[in-house]
Amino acid sequence: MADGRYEEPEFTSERLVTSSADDVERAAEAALRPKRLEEFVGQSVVRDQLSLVLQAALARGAAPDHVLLSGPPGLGKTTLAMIIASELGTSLRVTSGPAIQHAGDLAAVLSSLEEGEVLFIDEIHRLARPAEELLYVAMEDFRVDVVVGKGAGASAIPLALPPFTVVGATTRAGLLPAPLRDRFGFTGHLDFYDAPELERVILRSAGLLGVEIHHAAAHEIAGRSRGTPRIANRLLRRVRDWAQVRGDGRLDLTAARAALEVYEVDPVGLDRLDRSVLDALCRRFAGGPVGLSTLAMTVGEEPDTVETVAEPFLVREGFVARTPRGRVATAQAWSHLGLTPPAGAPGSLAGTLFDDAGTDPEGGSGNLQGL
Ligand SMILES: Nc1ncnc2c1ncn2[C@@H]1O[C@H](COP(=O)(O)OP(=O)(O)OP(=O)(O)O)[C@@H](O)[C@H]1O
Repeated sequence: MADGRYEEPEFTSERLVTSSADDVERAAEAALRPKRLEEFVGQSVVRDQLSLVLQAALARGAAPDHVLLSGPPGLGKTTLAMIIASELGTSLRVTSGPAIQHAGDLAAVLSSLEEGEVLFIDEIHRLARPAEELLYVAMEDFRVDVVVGKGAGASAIPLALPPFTVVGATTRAGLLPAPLRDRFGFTGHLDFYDAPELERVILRSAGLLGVEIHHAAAHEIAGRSRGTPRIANRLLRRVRDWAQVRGDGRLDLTAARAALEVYEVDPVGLDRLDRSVLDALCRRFAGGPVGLSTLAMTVGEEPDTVETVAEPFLVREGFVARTPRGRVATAQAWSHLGLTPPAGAPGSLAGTLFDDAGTDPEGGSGNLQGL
């Protein structure tokens, strides 16, 4: 840009509203991470409970119990792990389930820990079984058994570890084996954020990015962020780009709306893929039910993409219901697209009623996967 204000956008994710992040995005996020518990927005129950755990440990002068953090991506698990270490005045060592291929890799990490350090294991549900077993012992007895030699002559030499704290993060707490889950003295579950909380995240981040933002713009971005701070921060950066390049640098409501229109994120946070799934369901299949593979073929995507990328949010927000006979559009989907469902369609008043579990009370039972 002639005035030199425009920086190359750092956007690399394929979808603006995905809740996961790649390495480039994580680097951009680093500057926005809260460093202390009091800066961490929302999640008041977990924050309060964690604050007690940490204060008690500090008062005792001992390492706190191991902490398990569960919840969907982008809600702040890594951020909380970093905060735990900084509140304890110690350092954080970071690894992840997929990065530990062999038990020996974990033994090497554990045996290099210093007293009181925090070991963050992201995606802990993806640890290989032998590493998991080694971790039980290390968490419970602060010991690793180092195996020396091979075959019949192999022997295990116990190595004492200094006290430390494991912070495990998982998007799938249900996949953790009970013996591992039981070794965490505190488990915090992170939930999606409400719009006022996301607004606070956005106002805070704008301050850190050194940009002025109107409350109305923060409110608009919050409403499109799918309950996820990571998405809120990403949308904020895109609105900032728009304001710099096409606007007058101000992040007001006009800039927020115009930017998010360019990026095809609609007022409730649906993007092009989400809307094309709804559109196909309503216009092509009269609201369904329709099988996953037919639906995916219609929108030109793989069934797996529709099932794992678009569907979770559409189901969570009540646009789509999964039934034993396939996917159906709800009344909310029709109204979001500005359409009227034909009489008898699932989303119409006279259409099939669904119980709370989203199952058709008159339909058969069955495995919903792959429908
Ligand atoms: N409560 C919060 N207050 C302010 N910012 C937050 C909060 N939670 C998350 N963020 C911001 O959102 C981004 C993503 O958070 P984080 O990396 O901690 O998520 P995560 O749950 O660990 O995701 P993943 O499972 O993908 O690693 C970070 O930039 C972080 O600063």
